[in-house]
Amino acid sequence: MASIVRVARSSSSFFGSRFYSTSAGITHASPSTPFLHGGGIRRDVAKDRNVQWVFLGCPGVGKGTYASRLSSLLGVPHIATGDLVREALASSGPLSQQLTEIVNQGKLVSDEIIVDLLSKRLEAGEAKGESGFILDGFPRTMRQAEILGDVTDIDLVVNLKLPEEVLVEKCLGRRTCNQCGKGFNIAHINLKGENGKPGISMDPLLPPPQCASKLITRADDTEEVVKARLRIYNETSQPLEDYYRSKGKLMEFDLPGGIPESWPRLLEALRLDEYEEKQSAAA
Ligand SMILES: Nc1ncnc2c1ncn2[C@@H]1O[C@H](COP(=O)(O)OP(=O)(O)O)[C@@H](O)[C@H]1O
Repeated sequence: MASIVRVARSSSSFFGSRFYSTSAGITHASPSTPFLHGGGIRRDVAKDRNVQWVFLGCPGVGKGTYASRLSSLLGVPHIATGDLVREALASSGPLSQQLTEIVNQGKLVSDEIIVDLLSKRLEAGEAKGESGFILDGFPRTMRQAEILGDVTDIDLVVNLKLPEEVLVEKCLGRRTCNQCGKGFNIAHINLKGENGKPGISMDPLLPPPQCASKLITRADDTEEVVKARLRIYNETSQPLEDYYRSKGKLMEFDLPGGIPESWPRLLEALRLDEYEEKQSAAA
């Protein structure tokens, strides 16, 4: 599989020498590539590389969960800029101090810092032979989308959606095992349908006994900070959605419930259901 960044270096001022543009021409996908069939979405990608997808969606919607599952299925890295920020926070140094205040207020990190963190991550992946990516949490601003568009081709942008009431509860219920790194959610969601909108129920995703005593909560998952993050997300997301919609790359997906209901429907929407069945049978 060709590398993500097989190709001519771009002189983008932010990505500098670490992020490159693809020189591969856009061609029709091979018919054996299941997620490239049908739909109104532009799904033709350069033949010689893996998928380059973006996941958009409010804090708490489950971008990380679904992006991570798809990355395992498709064999591409799941790159969450929130994780890159948390790694930078955990390291000692001036960047960590600078980021702590921003993140703890639910604000966005500057485009320059985030692009620098992402380009370093992509470069490290390239050195390990990674190909393709599913980006989660990037781009968050039009500037980031433009930089990304200048340096590489995005095949598909999946916009996950849930009602706002559910998002706050889901963020407050998020837990991570500090040993194995797996994510769980202790929230019981039961939103009644009204005004023609269907109700949503989600069972908690509880940890196995070995993780139960090692759960940690993200410092920015407090009610006040979650609400600030949602407000900032809502203010910045519309132009991004419009931008990708105008390019024919946006796939809107209303999550019907928790993982058991949503995962098969998402695979169907991505035309990946048969592919997943074959992969599971082969495993
Ligand atoms: N693309 C980005 N641009 C600016 N800041 C970002 C970006 N991605 C992550 N961050 C920072 O990291 C924090 C955590 O991000 P993330 O884990 O994606 O959380 P969530 O989507 O739940 O708000 C954000 O609140 C923001 O401060």
